[in-house]
Amino acid sequence: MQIFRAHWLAPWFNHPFLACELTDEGVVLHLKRERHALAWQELNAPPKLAQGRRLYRLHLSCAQGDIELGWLPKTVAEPLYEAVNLAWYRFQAKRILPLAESCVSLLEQGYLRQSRWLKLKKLLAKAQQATKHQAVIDWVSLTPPTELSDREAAALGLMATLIAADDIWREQCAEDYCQQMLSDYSDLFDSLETHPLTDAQRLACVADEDHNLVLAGAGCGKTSVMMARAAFLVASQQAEPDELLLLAFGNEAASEMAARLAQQPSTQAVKTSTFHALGLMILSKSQGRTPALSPMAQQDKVRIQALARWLEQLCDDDEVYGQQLHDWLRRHRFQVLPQPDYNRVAREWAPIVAALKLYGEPDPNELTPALAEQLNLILPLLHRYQQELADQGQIDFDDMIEQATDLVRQGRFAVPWRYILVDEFQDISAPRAALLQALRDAAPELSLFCVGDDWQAIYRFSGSDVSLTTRFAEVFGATRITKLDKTFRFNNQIEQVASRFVQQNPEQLSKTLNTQTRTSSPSVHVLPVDSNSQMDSISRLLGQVAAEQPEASLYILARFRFSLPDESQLTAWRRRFPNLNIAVQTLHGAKGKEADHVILLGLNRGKYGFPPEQNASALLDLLLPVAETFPYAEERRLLYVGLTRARQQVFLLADQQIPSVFVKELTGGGYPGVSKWE
Ligand SMILES: Nc1ncnc2c1ncn2[C@@H]1O[C@H](COP(=O)(O)OP(=O)(O)OP(=O)(O)O)[C@@H](O)[C@H]1O
Repeated sequence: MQIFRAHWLAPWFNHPFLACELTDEGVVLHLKRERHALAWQELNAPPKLAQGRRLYRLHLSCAQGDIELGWLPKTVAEPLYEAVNLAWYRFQAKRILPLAESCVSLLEQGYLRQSRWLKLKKLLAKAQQATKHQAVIDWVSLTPPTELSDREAAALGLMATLIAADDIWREQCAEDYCQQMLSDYSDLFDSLETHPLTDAQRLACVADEDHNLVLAGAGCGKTSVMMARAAFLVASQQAEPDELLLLAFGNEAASEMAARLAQQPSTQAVKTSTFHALGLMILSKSQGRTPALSPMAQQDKVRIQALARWLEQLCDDDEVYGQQLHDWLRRHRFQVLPQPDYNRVAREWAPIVAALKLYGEPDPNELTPALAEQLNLILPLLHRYQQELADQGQIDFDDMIEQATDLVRQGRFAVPWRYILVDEFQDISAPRAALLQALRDAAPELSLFCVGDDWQAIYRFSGSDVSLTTRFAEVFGATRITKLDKTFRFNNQIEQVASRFVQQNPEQLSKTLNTQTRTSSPSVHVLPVDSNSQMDSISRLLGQVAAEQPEASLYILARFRFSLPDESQLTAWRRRFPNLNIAVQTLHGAKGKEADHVILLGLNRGKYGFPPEQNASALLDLLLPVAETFPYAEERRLLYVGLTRARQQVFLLADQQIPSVFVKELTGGGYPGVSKWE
């Protein structure tokens, strides 16, 4: 063991320090009457060398205070300083190596998500805590000696960087990751779809925060992005195909996604599901048996029939109830039939029964006497409905989602996914969002990717809550929002009209959409019709389209199914214009679809106009979460959906005697892209 001695005159001047030696554990100081061992962990900084007039002093900074080793000749001071310095750095490097390795493996996981960042900070905080024998070290201002090995130097360097790192550093790391992925997988994004993906679409695919929200307008390629993200995650080996789950709301959308995934060998094994099928699967797996689903849940018709039957029974069994129902219908629905049209009432009240079950009774102070009366008539239906489920040992979809959420929360379902991708997120309801949150909490590495467009939220009446999209980060936590701002479906004329129209409601998130196709001629046309000759007007219009574009596709859309042309009318048109591709659909059913031209029927005033002027849903409005104050907010979004289904032209058919408020607004001068069709 090498001994470093102070100047021989030191004792004569009563200086206590005589010599020092270095061991693996630290420094041993030889003092006049004793020896004092100082462990490396007691030193909270590397040594400092100070020069006096002729001799040197070495300062050791300890948790208990500073120690000075004085009276050192230059020939002793310099090698002593270097030896202590190197040994101290080696000790610290060795000490933090396991921690540095844990940090590296967190960083190597990919995108530096908020959850990974917090884990990293937690690890570092632990390393920085002072303990009884361990001093707090200022890692950032260290200058490690060149004699350290690369590994030692890297560990110390990483420590200094991470301790100084702030949110800007984290964002830069996330950005670097994205840039790397965009460059490594550019071929994939070029070739995956029939068209190369745009820069914004690519970025949406690679960004990988704990929660990711892709906001886009209609026709911006949200479906393409869902497909490409799935392919990217598999190609970059961040997930096996069976660790991905793609969720949709309807069976049709889920099957379409499955069909598109099947086109790529790498994504063939990726699972798609509806929320309902997911709930069923969770219940079956965690309880070991398939729950019995009520036919009332599976078919609207069966539910309405049951509600109508119970209404009739209630009237038969309870004279007072029968009288009250009769009075209420006479006053509020002008029904003068000898007995109520139970089916019609059941159809109107079915969503209220569902909302009462989901959200409970409203605050009585908010009810007008008429609504309180209506509520009293509907509550017995809810009780019958619940009783029927209990008697049959069955559940409905709301029960299923709620029970599935509970099972996940209780840890009774092993979540097999690392990525869940949700389509049409704007349609989500609070219970489904709760299920997603439960899945995320049960699988800490799970990342959510939600694609949606708040402008297309049209299912509020059935419990969807668009504020789960507009306040996404507040609800879910750390979020990266990517915006897709280029639409490939419709031209600039349709875009201008549709975007302006939907943004009249200040509650909608503001967005700017660019269009791939541009034209200078107006593409949204209002076609005034007579109430008796609407079908003739459509025939004429089809003739005009067929003359200009014989193989065009056309969507005939309406607010209500009963306003659509019937099958025989459709068959006649198809015969007359065999090359046109004509389809009919309700506006709700047309979501996600596209055609060259759209013919939108029934933009009239009235109970069944567009917007429908009856307020059949006043009670439902009170029950649903988050009231909307802008008039006809949801109907406005529904018209936006209709306008944006068209690639080239939209024709709005309005009864010229009673045009709807929407038509009046569109033709009132504020929309240069709207023309009158002669
Ligand atoms: N990068 C692209 N280049 C060219 N065409 C594209 C691109 N991305 C998507 N498209 C096309 O744009 C059209 C709309 O795409 P998609 O249906 O995915 O949009 P969307 O955002 O889901 O629309 P919506 O919300 O209205 O249903 C499709 O015909 C699709 O092939």
